[in-house]
Amino acid sequence: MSTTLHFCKYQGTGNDFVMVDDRANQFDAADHQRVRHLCDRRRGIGADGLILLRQHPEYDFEMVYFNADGHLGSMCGNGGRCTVAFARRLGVIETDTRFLATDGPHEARIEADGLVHLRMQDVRGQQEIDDYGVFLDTGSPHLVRFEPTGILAGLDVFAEGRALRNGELFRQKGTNVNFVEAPVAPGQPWQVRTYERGVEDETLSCGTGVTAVALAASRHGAASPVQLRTPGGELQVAFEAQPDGSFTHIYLSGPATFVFEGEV
Ligand SMILES: N[C@@H](CCC[C@H](N)C(=O)O)C(=O)O
Repeated sequence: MSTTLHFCKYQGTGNDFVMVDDRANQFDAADHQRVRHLCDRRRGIGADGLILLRQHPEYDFEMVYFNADGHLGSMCGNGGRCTVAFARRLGVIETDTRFLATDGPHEARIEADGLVHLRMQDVRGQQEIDDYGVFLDTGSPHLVRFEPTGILAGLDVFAEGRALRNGELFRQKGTNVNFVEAPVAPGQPWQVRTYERGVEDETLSCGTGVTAVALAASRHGAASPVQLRTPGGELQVAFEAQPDGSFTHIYLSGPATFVFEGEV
């Protein structure tokens, strides 16, 4: 029998999360069915994922991320930004923080206007895969596909993303799939739509996804900082490209918004 759960709902450029203050370590992380139910948009609260904020002896907090399918997920960039805002609301941090996530330590800063700058883990490189696109891991696995100008808005991201995510190449571990359109004029943003593993649908944005897109776009003329537009809003990714093909000093910046709090 589950106890009453107090939660906060947050969203980062439309990627939305149930946030739980689990500093008392009470939430059963093995209860996949409960996480799935809480994320269900008809029978539960509704979200792309659920995030536990837990105590950690060496960091300000630990972030534990679950995809909407109820299973532990890999790093969530938008969720990381929302967790920083949640930690600020709880009084766990002031403005600067160093926290632990599933892919290791992250530094972040939250501005007075709520904008969050999240440092991502370094990325070793990227792999061009004929007929598929570019594959890289920014804390979560991402396939990046550069599409011709003008087709992104009409693309069936659900069908095309699902086919690639479950196809022969990625079936075993899955991948997130990002469909990208380059800017049509200088100063315009790169446009991105993402099919997300573990949500198994298009989300309004994906933080590790736009990070992967910005790094892959650096081979198509994109210079740091890269502005990216998703159906859920605009994000910025700054980075340093190293001579060996790796990327360091990667920062994902964007809003993280409190939506409501409640009990269930
Ligand atoms: N929405 C997240 C990505 C969360 C993990 C992803 N669904 C996966 O399973 O790889 C983000 O903002 O990065």
